[in-house]
Amino acid sequence: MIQLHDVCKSFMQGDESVFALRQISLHVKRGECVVLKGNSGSGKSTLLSLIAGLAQPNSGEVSVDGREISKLPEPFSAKLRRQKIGFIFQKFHLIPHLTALENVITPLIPENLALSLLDEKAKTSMEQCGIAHKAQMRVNRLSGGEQQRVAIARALVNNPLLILADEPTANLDENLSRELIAQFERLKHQGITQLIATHDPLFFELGFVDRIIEIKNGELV
Ligand SMILES: Nc1ncnc2c1ncn2[C@@H]1O[C@H](COP(=O)(O)OP(=O)(O)OP(=O)(O)O)[C@@H](O)[C@H]1O
Repeated sequence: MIQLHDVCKSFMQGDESVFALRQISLHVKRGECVVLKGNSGSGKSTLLSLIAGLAQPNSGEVSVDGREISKLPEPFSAKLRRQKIGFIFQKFHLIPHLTALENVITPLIPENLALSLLDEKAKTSMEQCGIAHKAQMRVNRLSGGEQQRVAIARALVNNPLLILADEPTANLDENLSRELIAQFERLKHQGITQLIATHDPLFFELGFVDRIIEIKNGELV
């Protein structure tokens, strides 16, 4: 499902070019649940953004479901992302003045579906995430845990084959973190491939996680 070959990514910091990722090669099989652990600044978010096609590597190849997302022009990588990938961000990235339902609908808008179908898909996803009862609330009125559930419902609304999660428990207390982990377990049983970047020790001893890989200073160890 995910294939990276010799991927390097650097950023300009002032006059200096700094490597965030060095020669990363990685294969995640369909249906696998992989935890990517690493300290702050080790390169986790950069790696996820390359897999999602939100950034391009300086060298190397990144493929998702057999397509080289790193070489696709933006409209095509956006389409691949919309159709196959659900991204759960550390800081939710919800649109504050929209309702929970409207936020969940946003990834479906380019699909040109009938309004009733948009509504139905969003409500189904919200029910799965236990947040349907807050559908009409503006998200800036919701608690952190509720916002996270809206963000997950949005990530799942297009039935993605692949979930990428970036520090998904960073803004949750332990109970909500455990609820979220139960959600990842359900997704694993549904055969959805997951790559979860985290330094939260709650993820390091879970029975349904197939593999834990570690990144240090931009290198897999
Ligand atoms: N847009 C950018 N411009 C310059 N440097 C960047 C940029 N994005 C990331 N970096 C650098 O790349 C390195 C890896 O950052 P990244 O955000 O991938 O780490 P991380 O493991 O996700 O950290 P955290 O857990 O704190 O989110 C860091 O040194 C960071 O400063």
